[in-house]
Amino acid sequence: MTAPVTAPMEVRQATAPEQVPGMSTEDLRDRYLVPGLFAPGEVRAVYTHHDRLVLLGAVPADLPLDLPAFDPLRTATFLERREAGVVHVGGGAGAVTVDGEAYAMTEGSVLYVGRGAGAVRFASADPADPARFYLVSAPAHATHPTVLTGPDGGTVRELGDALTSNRRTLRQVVHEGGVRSCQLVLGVTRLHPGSTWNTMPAHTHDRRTEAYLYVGLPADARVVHILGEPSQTRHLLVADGEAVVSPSWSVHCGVGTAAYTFVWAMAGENQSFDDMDGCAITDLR
Ligand SMILES: O=C[C@H](O)[C@@H](O)CC(=O)C(=O)O
Ligand SMILES: [Zn+2]
Repeated sequence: MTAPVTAPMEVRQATAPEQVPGMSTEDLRDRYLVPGLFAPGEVRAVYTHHDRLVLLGAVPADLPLDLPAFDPLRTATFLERREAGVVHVGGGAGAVTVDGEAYAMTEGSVLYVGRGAGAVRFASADPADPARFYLVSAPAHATHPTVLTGPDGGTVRELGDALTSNRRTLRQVVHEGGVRSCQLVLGVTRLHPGSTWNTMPAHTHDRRTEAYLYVGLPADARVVHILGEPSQTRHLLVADGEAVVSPSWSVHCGVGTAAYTFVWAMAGENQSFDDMDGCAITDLR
């Protein structure tokens, strides 16, 4: 038995960079901030027309939760024409079952699920300590194998320096040199204690949309996330468990009032992680 599926999907149209300078704080938050994905006993989803990414949260509590089909996608199952990366982003242990095969997951585990998988079910080991699952999905045109990566797996890159408050460990999980996919590129970056800046110097990548999900941030802390064209930046104040959509023309970087972890995920024209257009710190406006 599973919990009844009540999963509306919020649809957001794409935006152009010229819109950003005229937006109010509320406009910016409505367009680019994705709050409220994680609610016990619920699946919540947002569809952005920027590279047709879907961001979804599932927090199974007393009963397992099934990945639903959403009406805006007009498919019988969610993954009929899509692929997904599922990241365990906090709470107790859990499992994701794909067509009858259960994958046990703890915080930091990543499950890539290939196109065409049918039944996907999320469950928590202990309903009193529910697992938080974050799913990012992109359209896919071929099937790659479903692969589980453990909390320490992937290609590890040590980045930054404590002297510039940006010492962090980046794990590339779904990428050209690791778990294969059609479009999706996904990993997890953890700030070391005392470091608070993520991607600085910042960059854009006109070939890919990216989404950052901030996790592991204390309840009374925030990340100041910077977006927009490098010459016209704006900011969002982001809380734990909230995501930000970064269109291909937008920088995406931020500084926390405390250390945190973030899941980054991209899709679009290519999968080349190092295909970035760097922005010198001194050129940001
Ligand atoms: O295009 C790649 C992305 O913005 C992230 O991978 C950056 C990141 O995780 C980091 O700086 O720590
Ligand atoms: Zn990026």
